[in-house]
Amino acid sequence: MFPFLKVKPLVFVFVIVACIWYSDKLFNWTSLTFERYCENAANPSNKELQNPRIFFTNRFGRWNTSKIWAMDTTQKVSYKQPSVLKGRTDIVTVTPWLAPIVWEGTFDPQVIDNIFKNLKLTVATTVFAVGKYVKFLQDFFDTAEKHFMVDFNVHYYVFTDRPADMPLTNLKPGRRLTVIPVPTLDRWQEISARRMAYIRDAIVQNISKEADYVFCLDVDSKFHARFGAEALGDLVAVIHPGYYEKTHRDQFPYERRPDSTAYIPLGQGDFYYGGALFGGLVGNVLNLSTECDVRFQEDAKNKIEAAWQEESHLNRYLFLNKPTKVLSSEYLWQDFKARTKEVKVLRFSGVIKNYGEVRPNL
Ligand SMILES: CC(=O)N[C@H]1[C@@H](OP(=O)(O)OP(=O)(O)OC[C@H]2O[C@@H](n3ccc(=O)[nH]c3=O)[C@H](O)[C@@H]2O)O[C@H](CO)[C@H](O)[C@@H]1O
Ligand SMILES: [Mn+2]
Repeated sequence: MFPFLKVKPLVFVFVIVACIWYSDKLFNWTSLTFERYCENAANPSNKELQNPRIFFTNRFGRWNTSKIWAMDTTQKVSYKQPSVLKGRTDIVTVTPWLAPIVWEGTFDPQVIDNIFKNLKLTVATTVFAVGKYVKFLQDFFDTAEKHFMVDFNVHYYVFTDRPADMPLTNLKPGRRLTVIPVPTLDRWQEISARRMAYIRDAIVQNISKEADYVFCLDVDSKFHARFGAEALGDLVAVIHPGYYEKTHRDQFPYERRPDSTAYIPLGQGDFYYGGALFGGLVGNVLNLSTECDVRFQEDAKNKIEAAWQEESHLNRYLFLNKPTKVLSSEYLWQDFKARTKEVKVLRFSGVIKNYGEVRPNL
């Protein structure tokens, strides 16, 4: 009698767990929302485009934000006391919708690392090297291994038409690289813009199954200093270094023709975001890349190409779907541009390139 009572609850729990596990195997219910979206991705309705969905995969932990801010109490960490009165005053550190703008001096790397490093997050990183752009891979990887998401699991996805010309890269433990073959195209504009479709497909096929966050980066670039977990956020965009000093939004190179689906009218817009870097939770980047590609295709049908290709579509998307974290121009500089006094640390920068030499067309 006594031992039977003790065993019964255990059997009960076991049966429940087995039922959940088996029903998931049968019906795949933990990824149902995600699957349903993918079916419609090729032809989403307007309603679907205007109401972005939250995705679930079968890794529930991703959405548990309370976990994100937990300190790792197994490690002693002493750091400067935070203040609500004293901080940098030469720059703006928050958007009007209360997203942080990340500058040197607005975060403490020690605190950030203590919070994020025990979460065992995986950050997928996409980079395209089509045609002669393969030559940028060596410096990109050498510097990324020194500065980009150090001590995190990083899975690089390299999209290239020249896998044989890829440099041999020594990756640190916890870091992996997958090559995805893509066709050669004869217009740089198209290579740049089609990235959105390849990013979408890679998220559906691979990234969603293994990563928490994804960053999409330009290859003609180098890392120069820490680019770490302070850059992680639900939806992350970067201020284009060419336009943050111009304060009037009417001077931003948004797409201004109403015929394009990337259109932003004069008098509207927040910032001008760079196409060379965006990221966030995998589901959010899936939404972003899907919508930007749908709009790029719609424009193509109407024989119109937005002023700055996918960068224009990205800017429209981010005007309507506000980023939850904005990276300052420290996170996207251009080597030809003289340093400004606000940028105390240069973290990621586009190299000077000979356009005639590397691009298939001018
Ligand atoms: C600093 C910045 O925000 N740069 C953006 C800007 O010009 P960029 O001059 O930075 O564009 P780009 O020539 O670097 O092209 C963008 C990316 O496409 C890939 N690529 C391009 C051409 C090619 O032949 N092979 C190849 O692999 C490569 O990964 C490259 O980094 O505008 C582009 C769209 O018009 C993109 O939005 C870029 O991200
Ligand atoms: Mn570039």
